[in-house]
Amino acid sequence: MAAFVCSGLSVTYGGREALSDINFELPAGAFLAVVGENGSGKSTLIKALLGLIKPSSGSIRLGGGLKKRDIGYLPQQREARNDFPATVYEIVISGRLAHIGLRPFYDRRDHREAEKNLRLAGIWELRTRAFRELSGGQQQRTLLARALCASGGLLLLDEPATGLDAEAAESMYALLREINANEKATVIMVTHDLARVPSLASHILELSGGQKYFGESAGWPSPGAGSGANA
Ligand SMILES: Nc1ncnc2c1ncn2[C@@H]1O[C@H](COP(=O)(O)OP(=O)(O)OP(=O)(O)O)[C@@H](O)[C@H]1O
Repeated sequence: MAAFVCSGLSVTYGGREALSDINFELPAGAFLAVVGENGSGKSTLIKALLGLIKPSSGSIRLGGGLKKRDIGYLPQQREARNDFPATVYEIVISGRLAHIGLRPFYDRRDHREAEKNLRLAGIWELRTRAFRELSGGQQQRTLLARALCASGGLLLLDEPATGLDAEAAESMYALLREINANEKATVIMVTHDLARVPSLASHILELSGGQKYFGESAGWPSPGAGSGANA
């Protein structure tokens, strides 16, 4: 079963093409790393998958009865968020907002999901702390737990280890592997960390405006060796 099917996807901004003719079918339960140089279209692809921008041509289909609201999204963090007055718990449970519909309060299931994902992300002990007091790694785990609360089995992560030191980045990757394997979540992660990609991801999509490679990570030519085109 496919989680995402992208067919002939192109996106333009003001007449300039940022993504051209992207085609891939990602199996449910896969861990996809989206790689490519700055400006190659990685964030544009994520926004298109989320439905935040409209393709100029082509289509994106979600499989397995999943809907856009089942996507948990961790946006790229460009700077530390030190002005956020909410607690860790409040931020994590806010991931449930897409699921509560017209109900004006969180119910027992929302609180259960928040607790489960706080524990999964290893931040249960931090739940009453103010988000702005946390380290970068703890803030990322909080935002990941919020994305998990929003997710019905699909996670989109835009550079989740950016700004973290080597140890915090490794522990974030280990957590993502665990979520992919144990929680049966399909993960799509934009990353510049090419050295970690082959051991982390099951599939790789390499972009350069167009599609340089899509396939299993075992078949991906290492960037040092010069990537042979394989669309
Ligand atoms: N809102 C926008 N309006 C106009 N052009 C845009 C917009 N967003 C992105 N672009 C352009 O589209 C191209 C792809 O950008 P995108 O942000 O998707 O690249 P990226 O691979 O995520 O880059 P990075 O690794 O630097 O984050 C770039 O040329 C960029 O300048």
